[in-house]
Amino acid sequence: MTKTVFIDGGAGTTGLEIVDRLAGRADLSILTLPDDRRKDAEARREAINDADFVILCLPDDAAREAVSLIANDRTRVVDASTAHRTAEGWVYGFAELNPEQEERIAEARFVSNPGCYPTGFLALVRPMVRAGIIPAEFPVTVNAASGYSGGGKAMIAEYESATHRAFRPYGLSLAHKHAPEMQRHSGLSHAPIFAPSVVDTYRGMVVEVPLPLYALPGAPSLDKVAHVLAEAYANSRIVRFSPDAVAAVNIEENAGSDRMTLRVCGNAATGQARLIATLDNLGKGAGGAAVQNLNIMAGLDPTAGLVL
Ligand SMILES: NC(=O)C1=CN([C@@H]2O[C@H](COP(=O)(O)OP(=O)(O)OC[C@H]3O[C@@H](n4cnc5c(N)ncnc54)[C@H](OP(=O)(O)O)[C@@H]3O)[C@@H](O)[C@H]2O)C=CC1
Ligand SMILES: CC(=O)N[C@@H](CCC(=O)OP(=O)(O)O)C(=O)O
Repeated sequence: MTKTVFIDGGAGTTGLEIVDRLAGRADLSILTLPDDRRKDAEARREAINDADFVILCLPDDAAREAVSLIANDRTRVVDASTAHRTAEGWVYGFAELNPEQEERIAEARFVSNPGCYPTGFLALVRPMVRAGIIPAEFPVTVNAASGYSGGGKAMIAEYESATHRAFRPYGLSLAHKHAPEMQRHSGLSHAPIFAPSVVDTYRGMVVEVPLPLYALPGAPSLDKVAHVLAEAYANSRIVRFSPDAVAAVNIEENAGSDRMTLRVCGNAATGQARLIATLDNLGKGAGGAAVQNLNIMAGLDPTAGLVL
């Protein structure tokens, strides 16, 4: 029987991306609320309890409230918000994180989509920690730039008004909401120093982890680090390791797609590396990941509906 899906927050930035990816799918049927009832708690309660799957594209508090409206033991949830990414009882919805993660997602009732920046960070760092190249105690830094759609409707309105801000570092008090999930799911003992910025482009992001290889146990070579990443994602159609040498990386590289590209750059002579991920904050960073998780939970082709 066709499974039903309700997208709570379907009129928001992330919600609309998911609606687009699910449009025309014959293997799923989408429940929608009329525009004047999309924030009505009773209408949402009914849709949430009617659906086989609910995708939450809401602010954190509204996502917690939506979960509290579930009054059955059947509805399964993908939450795109930050509310449940380190919560008990929730499976972290990053299928490429560990070899067993896709299976855990397939069996889960409650799946939390990763944050957009953590998606890039964890893709680069988790295989390094797993392979023992980065010790859990190592002090890690992550620098990143995001398109302004990462801030949802409010930031889009701000950037599309007269205000023009080319490059804006933020999160300066080092208490960004993504730091806890970066620590938890990387296996590091400390949260990384996370230096995000927002730039004047709509979508896309660059996430970079600078690594002093000479300071790591055994001083691994650039080639060794590249090999670990290439192996980790050898079977993925979504996360791709690129061995090609590049002089620069464009934030738009994967904008408009659900792909993520990983690179290991640097200077072999000085033993310094720059691990770089490019992705779309609204693609693999949000909507694409939500649809991938839904596909996995529903036992469908994980890449169905994705832009690859
Ligand atoms: N933008 C991004 O790149 C990413 C976003 N996310 C997460 O996805 C979630 C949604 O973000 P985003 O799409 O950017 O945000 P938006 O502000 O663009 O959209 C949020 C939507 O939720 C609706 N909404 C708010 N409160 C309620 C409620 N109580 N009941 C029903 N609907 C409600 C809003 O309604 P209205 O239209 O009336 O304002 C809006 O349509 C957030 O948790 C965010 O952290 C995750 C990864 C990346
Ligand atoms: C540019 C910008 O403001 N980005 C947002 C992160 C995007 C987002 O909504 O984060 P989640 O993935 O946790 O939902 C921020 O830094 O808070």
